[in-house]
Amino acid sequence: MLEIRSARKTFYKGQPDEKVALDDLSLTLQTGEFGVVIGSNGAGKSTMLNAVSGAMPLDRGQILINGDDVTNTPVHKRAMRIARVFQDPMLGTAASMTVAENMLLAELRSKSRTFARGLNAKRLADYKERLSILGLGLENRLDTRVELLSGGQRQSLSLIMAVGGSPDLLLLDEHTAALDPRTADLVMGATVRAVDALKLTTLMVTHNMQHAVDYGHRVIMLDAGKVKLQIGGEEKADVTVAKLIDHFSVKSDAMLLGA
Ligand SMILES: Nc1ncnc2c1ncn2[C@@H]1O[C@H](COP(=O)(O)OP(=O)(O)OP(=O)(O)O)[C@@H](O)[C@H]1O
Repeated sequence: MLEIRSARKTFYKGQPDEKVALDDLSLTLQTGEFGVVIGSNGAGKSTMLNAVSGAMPLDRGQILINGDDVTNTPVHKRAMRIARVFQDPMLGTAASMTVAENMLLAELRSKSRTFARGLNAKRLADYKERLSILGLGLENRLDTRVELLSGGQRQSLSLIMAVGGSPDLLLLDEHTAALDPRTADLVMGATVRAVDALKLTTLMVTHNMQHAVDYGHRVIMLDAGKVKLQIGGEEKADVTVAKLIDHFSVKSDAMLLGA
């Protein structure tokens, strides 16, 4: 379970270009829930993820994971409980190493240093099983160097590597944004299979309104550093892209045009 309580973050405080990125934002995500965060540019989505991961300290407010207050826990310690996948498919994997070697790297990162290293039959069987969750055939490509994989396969591998340590929370930071539409759909399919199979509590930021409609239990719209709208339960089943777009603030566009 994730709780964000009255999170406040101001950039350039006291200066003419002061910007309130998080305006006493509160949000709760239940254990096993898949929340999809949308909102216009500058709404505060990345700042919120950075605050949750610990990459950015809050001015005030609290972050709780499964009831533990982690507000003052440094990012590297929080990383043991939080997995994060970024936009760039090249970031999460080592290109010149094989799929199996990448899985081993991820495993060693999430376990103690004294843990036996080396690829062995038990490990390879475990990697095969976990990669098969993605439904992309990566379990048959354990000896393939990652640089030979497609962007979608590589991003899906990043995802399964990130969640190997059974994190309390998975943060997906526009993880399909750099992919072409077909590949983005493929990665979303793999994501949902992994989230369901591993019962992950997930917060995904996306600009893809169709993905917000099609996936997740709840859509959370941010605007000006606050939660503007939440659509979950049965209501989520009826939501459409057009309805979501209707809720977007027009103020920022008007301001940009000098209106
Ligand atoms: N490191 C920073 N320094 C100064 N201002 C920042 C910083 N990070 C974010 N901001 C400002 O805070 C506000 C919220 O930005 P944020 O990146 O969280 O929005 P976002 O919803 O993720 O936008 P986008 O969809 O464009 O990624 C914006 O006005 C942005 O310019």
